Formats: sequence, structure tokens, C-alpha cells
Amino acid sequence: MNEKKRITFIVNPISGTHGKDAIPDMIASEIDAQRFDVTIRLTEHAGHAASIARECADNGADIVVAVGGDGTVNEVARSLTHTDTALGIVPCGSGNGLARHLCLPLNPRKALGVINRGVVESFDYGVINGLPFFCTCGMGFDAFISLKFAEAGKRGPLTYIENVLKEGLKYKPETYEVTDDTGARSYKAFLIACANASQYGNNAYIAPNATMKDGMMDVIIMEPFTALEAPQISIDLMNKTLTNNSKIKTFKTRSIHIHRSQPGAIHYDGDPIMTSSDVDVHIEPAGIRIVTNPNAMEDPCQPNPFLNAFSDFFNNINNVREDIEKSGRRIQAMNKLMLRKLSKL
Ligand SMILES: Nc1ncnc2c1ncn2[C@@H]1O[C@H](COP(=O)(O)OP(=O)(O)OP(=O)(O)O)[C@@H](O)[C@H]1O
Repeated sequence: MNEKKRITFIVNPISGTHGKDAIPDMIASEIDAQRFDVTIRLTEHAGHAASIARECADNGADIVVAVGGDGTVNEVARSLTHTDTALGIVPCGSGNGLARHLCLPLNPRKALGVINRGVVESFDYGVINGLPFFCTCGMGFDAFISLKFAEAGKRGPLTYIENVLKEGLKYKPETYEVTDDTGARSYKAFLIACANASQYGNNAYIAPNATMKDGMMDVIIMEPFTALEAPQISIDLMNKTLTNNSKIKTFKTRSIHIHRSQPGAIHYDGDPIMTSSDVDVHIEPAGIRIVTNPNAMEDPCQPNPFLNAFSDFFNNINNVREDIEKSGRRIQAMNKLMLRKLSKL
């Protein structure tokens, strides 16, 4: 008979909004005791999931499952990189960005069903100034919005995102010098995000074309926008059409160096931290093994026709508004010219 696979569930009792009391019984009823040797551990403080997972990997566990949100997933996953131990996810957070990107069921019982099938694949992960991330990392306004978007599910995403973006208008854009293998460029931007997976969580798609299988990250540079442009950006974020937005510059790369005028905050999977003015980000191809949903490996990029219509609508409004502003400026310039000529008469 085959040896049983060793699997440890690491449960963060404070993640998300639901209690975790039912989880042990659910694990007992969903995970096949004939094939798996199950251990359940509860975290007692921040960082605890990372140390339990490291211990499991050192002891040659087959699977370590993060039962929590993206913070718990990050802690467990960073201890399993470049090991044979696979990461499992039972999404219990508020944003669940990685679980959504990988099309894992958000219902804990169904997520346990996926783990029970035990299909494992290798995926890329990223590193920002030495800190591993699995979904997104970034700087500028990005640290703020990634945090806010993780909470969006509780409040109705579209209007919430629009309000968060408008709040962001208080942020001063910064100048970033960005260097990749094609050379150096300078951008005045609200935020720079580097995405391994497509979304921040709650289906807010900062990088709709990102895949965790290409050995590349998607870099997203958001240029300064106005309050009138915020509704379109929020629709594009939800509709996987952000790359069509005129305020967005995006490209793929393996590694990048970003220089800003002073030290500041960055975030990795939504966790903010202060760092120096120089930031290095790179991708580690196929560096983490993850238990996947055999019915759908990654979220396919399919915009919603209804939101598409809204996106076009706001695009047109913005074009008309820009035309009006341009003709307004032309008329003002003509007026000035006329007044100057008249004053010389
Ligand atoms: N027992 C604990 N007490 C306090 N903090 C903990 C404990 N266990 C884990 N943590 C910390 O709780 C933080 C939040 O957890 P997590 O991100 O999983 O949930 P969430 O914030 O609800 O979900 P999401 O990130 O998807 O919004 C993590 O950064 C983790 O370090």
C-alpha cells in the first residue's frame, strides 16, 4: 500500500469575518483519512504561520494548507518556496486575491474538496527587496489601494473602488526612474504595481493579463488622473480592461529596478513596509508548488459585456470632455490674442 501523504492545515483564527470553529470538523469530513495524515495547527500571532510552515517543509510534509486570507497565504507560501512541499489554500480572508486568480473555490468545503484531489502544479512568485510576494507588490498609492480593495467585498465593489480612487487624488504623484532590460525611463505616476497574479483581491484586476506561468511580472504604471476619470478606472479594474485605459502604462519583464527621490512605503501582497529609495523586483519562475483546481488552473481574461459598455461610455465621456477642454483652451487663447491686438489699436 502507498504511504499516506502528510498534510498540515494552518488556521489563522482572526482572518476574514467568519469564525473558524467549524473548520476542524469540515477537514475531518472532506479529507480522505485513507490517503492523508492530517495535522491542524492554529496561529497564535503574526509570523507564526511562516514558522509552522518552515518546520513542516523541513520535516518533508507533502502539503501545507493556509486557512486564512492573503496575509496567511503569503506567510505559509514564503516558507515553501523552492521546496517539494506544496501550498494548499482554503480562502477565509476578505480579499482572497491568490485563490481567486487560481480559480479555487471560495467556499471552504469545496476548497477542501480540491485539496483532497491533490493535483499540484508549479507557479512563479515574485520578490521585492528580498520579500516574497505571490499576488502583487507595489509602491506609491498602490500600498493604500491594495489594502482598501481587500476590504471592498464588504461594501459593494464599484462605488467603493471609485471612492477609494477619489480619496487617492490627495496623494501627490511621484517621479520614478524605472530600469528594465530594455533601458531606463522616467515616469510621473500615482502608483507602480508589479503583478505576478492578476488581481488585488475581490476581483479588482490591476493586471488582467498576468499569468503565474510565464516567468514574467506585469508592471502597471498609473499616471495622475482627475476625479472625473475615477469612475472609468474603477470600471476598468473590475472589468479586466485596465490595460485599455489611457492613464495606464503596462509592460512585462523578468526584473526591474525602480528609483524614487526618497525612501517610502512599499507593499507585498497588501502588507505595507518602509524601504529605501531603491527598489528591486524580480520573478522566480516556477518557484512554488501549489495545489490547483483541476477544472480551472488560472482565471481566464474575459471582460463582462455589461461593464464593457460602461467602460466605453466613460471613455467617450472623457474624450468629449477633453475635446471641450481643448476647444475651451483654444477659444481662450484666441480671446487673449484678440485682446492683445485690440489693445495695440
Ligand atoms: N493569532 C493571530 N493573532 C493576530 N494576528 C494574526 C494571528 N495569526 C495570524 N495573524 C496575522 O493576521 C494577519 C491578517 O490575516 P489574513 O491576511 O490572513 O486575513 P485578512 O486580512 O482577513 O484577509 P485578506 O488579506 O485576504 O484581506 C496576517 O498578516 C497574519 O500575520
